[in-house]
Formats: sequence, structure tokens, C-alpha cells
Amino acid sequence: MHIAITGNIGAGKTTLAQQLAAHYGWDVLYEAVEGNPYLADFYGDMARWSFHLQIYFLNSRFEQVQKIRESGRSVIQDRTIYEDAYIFAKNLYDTDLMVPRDYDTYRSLFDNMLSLVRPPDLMIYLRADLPKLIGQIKKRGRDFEQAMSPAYLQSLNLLYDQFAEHYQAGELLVIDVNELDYANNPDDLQHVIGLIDRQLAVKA
Ligand SMILES: Nc1ncnc2c1ncn2[C@@H]1O[C@H](COP(=O)(O)OP(=O)(O)OP(=O)(O)O)[C@@H](O)[C@H]1O
Repeated sequence: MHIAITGNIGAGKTTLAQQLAAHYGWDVLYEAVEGNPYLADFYGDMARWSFHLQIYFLNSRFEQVQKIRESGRSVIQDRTIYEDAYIFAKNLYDTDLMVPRDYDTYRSLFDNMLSLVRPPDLMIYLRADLPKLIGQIKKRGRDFEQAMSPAYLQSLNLLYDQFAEHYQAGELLVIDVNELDYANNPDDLQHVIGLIDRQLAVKA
């Protein structure tokens, strides 16, 4: 089984992925933040580094998809390849932070890869409004994320909602996390697990 968690920056994907992995005994595949050679530079100058960063993420996410396919184990994935292309890269292009020829090259590469990508059995979308996202980004305190503009988060959020609305590749569970604190409150974690159990039971 392949479960994926999707959601904006600071939505709480990594924490939930860890908790679900512990609860269900699934393997976890995290996003490559440590050791990412472009991320800090990208936050300093998005136009300069957008193409480099997107190629880096696309490749690392494609590698994960191949690993999931080969492993034969139940895996939970922290963020998907769809988000890179349909949300992050698109947003950079829409806001003139990626030039058209780079975006075209990127999209053509993504479209070629897509034919080899199998969608997750269940996609969990963690939906959060700006105050929640900003609060969690502050709390986490990664230096290079602190100057991120609310407008950047907001345009990503709009694209996330559109993505979820049109997602047809497989099962989708939308969870509004604005009022949830599953990192610290066991009842909130139980609530989320209940929603997932219900969705998996419908699927089975
Ligand atoms: N395709 C992408 N383009 C630009 N930035 C990206 C892309 N994919 C990931 N990122 C950035 O890389 C970092 C990933 O951090 P991390 O794995 O902690 O996830 P996150 O999005 O902050 O999620 P969460 O808080 O929900 O776990 C974030 O700053 C995120 O915005």
C-alpha cells in the first residue's frame, strides 16, 4: 500500500507521516531538506534558483516513486511529485519566477516521467489556512523559511485547493487541520487515524 500526504509548507505532513508510520507500521519516505543543495539559496533568490531547485525535487521525488514500486512494502510518502509540478513549479511560472523556456523544459520532463508514476492508493490532503501555516513555520524556526512572504504561501494554498478539487488519479481524503494539534494532543491524532481507517475500510 502506498499512502501519500500532501499539503502546503508547514501544514504538518512530516509529523503526521511519522505518527502514522508508528501507528500502522508503515515505512516512511521523507522529503530531502537536509542536504538539499538549492533550498536555502532558492529562498534567498527564487528567480535565480527556481529551475535548479525544481529539477532537484523532481528527480528526488521520482527516485522515491521507483523505490516505493520496488519495495513491495506499505509506505507513507511525505509530499508527492504532483505537487512539485502542479503547485510549486506552476506557481513560480505564474509569478514570473521561472522563465517560460525553463518551465516548458521542466514540464516536458515531468510529463515524460508521469507515464511511469503510479498514483498512491490514498492521498491525504492536510488543509490549513495561512495563520496556521505561518505559526508552524515560525515554531519550526528554519532560518531560510522565516522571510517567506504570506503572498507566496497564499498562492500555493490556492493551487493546493485547485489540485485537490480536480485530483482524479486515486482516493483522496481531505483533512482540515486548522483546529487540530496531533503533534501534542493524542485525541486529535486518534481523530485523524479514525478518518483514515474509515477511508481505508471503504476502499477495502
Ligand atoms: N517543489 C518545490 N518547490 C519549492 N519548494 C519546495 C518544493 N518541494 C518542497 N519545497 C520546500 O522544501 C521544504 C520542505 O520542508 P518539509 O519537508 O519540512 O516540508 P513542509 O512543506 O514544510 O511540510 P510540513 O511542515 O507539512 O511537514 C519547504 O520549505 C518546502 O516549501
